[in-house]
Amino acid sequence: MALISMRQMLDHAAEFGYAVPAFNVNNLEQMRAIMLAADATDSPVIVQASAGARKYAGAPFLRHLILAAVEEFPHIPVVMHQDHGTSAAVCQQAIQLGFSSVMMDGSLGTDGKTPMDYDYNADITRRVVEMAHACGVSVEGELGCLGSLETGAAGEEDGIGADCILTHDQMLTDPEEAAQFVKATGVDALAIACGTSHGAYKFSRPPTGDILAIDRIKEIHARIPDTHLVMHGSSSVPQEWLAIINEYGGAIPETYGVPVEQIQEGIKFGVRKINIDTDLRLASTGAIRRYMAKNPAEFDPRKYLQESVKAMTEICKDRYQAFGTAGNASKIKAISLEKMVKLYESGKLTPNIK
Ligand SMILES: O=C(COP(=O)(O)O)[C@@H](O)[C@H](O)[C@H](O)COP(=O)(O)O
Repeated sequence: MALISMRQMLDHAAEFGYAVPAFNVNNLEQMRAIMLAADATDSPVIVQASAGARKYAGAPFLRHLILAAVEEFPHIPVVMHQDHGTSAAVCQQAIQLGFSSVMMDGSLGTDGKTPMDYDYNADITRRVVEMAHACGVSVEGELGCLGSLETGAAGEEDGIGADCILTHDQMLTDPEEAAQFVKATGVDALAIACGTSHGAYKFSRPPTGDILAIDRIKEIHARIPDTHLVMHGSSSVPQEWLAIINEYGGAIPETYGVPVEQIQEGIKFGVRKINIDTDLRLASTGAIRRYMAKNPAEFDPRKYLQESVKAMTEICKDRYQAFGTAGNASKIKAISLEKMVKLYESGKLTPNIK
């Protein structure tokens, strides 16, 4: 198999009614966990390099980690995706490095913090689509700003996210505007805002319809049925891992994430890519804290890092099963990026707007 475009993978997911979790990768342990779980469940993989990961590990290291995964697991289709590009230049550099998919997040300015207007977003996203599709590379855009419907805050994430209090309107993608945006830009996938936010502190109580607007997804999907919807900030914040972290010296206050059942509801209405990072961070931290507390004389990092790989692998397997991703890797026949260029040129991939 090979590195494939996100458009090809999500078209397959749409045809067969499943979604693909997009896990963030920052280091070897996350990469191995994602691939071991995919191998065990026959799941296609999206791995993404965030702005924070690019700062931490550097894009070339991330690229080679992902290429190593493709080499070791040749039977699993992999999308190498760049998360939250804040300028056309960031996306262009990722394409040059060999990423098969990029996100142009024009909902925020180049600082990754200032909410921008529709015209700016549509214009910069359209330019990135033109450049990326000429290389067969897929593009995810974002319309609306991620933020908590409870507080208007964008979340605790350090990299990308508005640093002001957002209005209710900014935090819920408008279906009409989504249709206009897709028509104007030609994006393959659209990240929408429906009440989720990055990080562990999403909701102060188990979310209900007033703070997690899954219904909004149905309205958007009805207008842009061919455009793959993306849910960012979709970690479920497993309560069992919070308990383990706190049992072994952590101090994480009460907090809730997006329930898996709510994501499954979204999948019925066009959600095809689900961004998950925090859950792997929590599982990894909990496993390492527990191992160190129980083995105070141990000093070989491979021992506790192996525990973190095991914990993250279980989370990945669980999401592959829950989102219907499992069982689909072996059904995908790779289409080269060169062939994707021809498909874009032929107009066959132009989205339908209702
Ligand atoms: O939606 C995301 C993760 O959601 P999550 O916090 O897991 O609910 C990603 O797109 C974020 O961009 C990513 O987690 C941010 O990572 P850093 O820039 O902090 O590495």
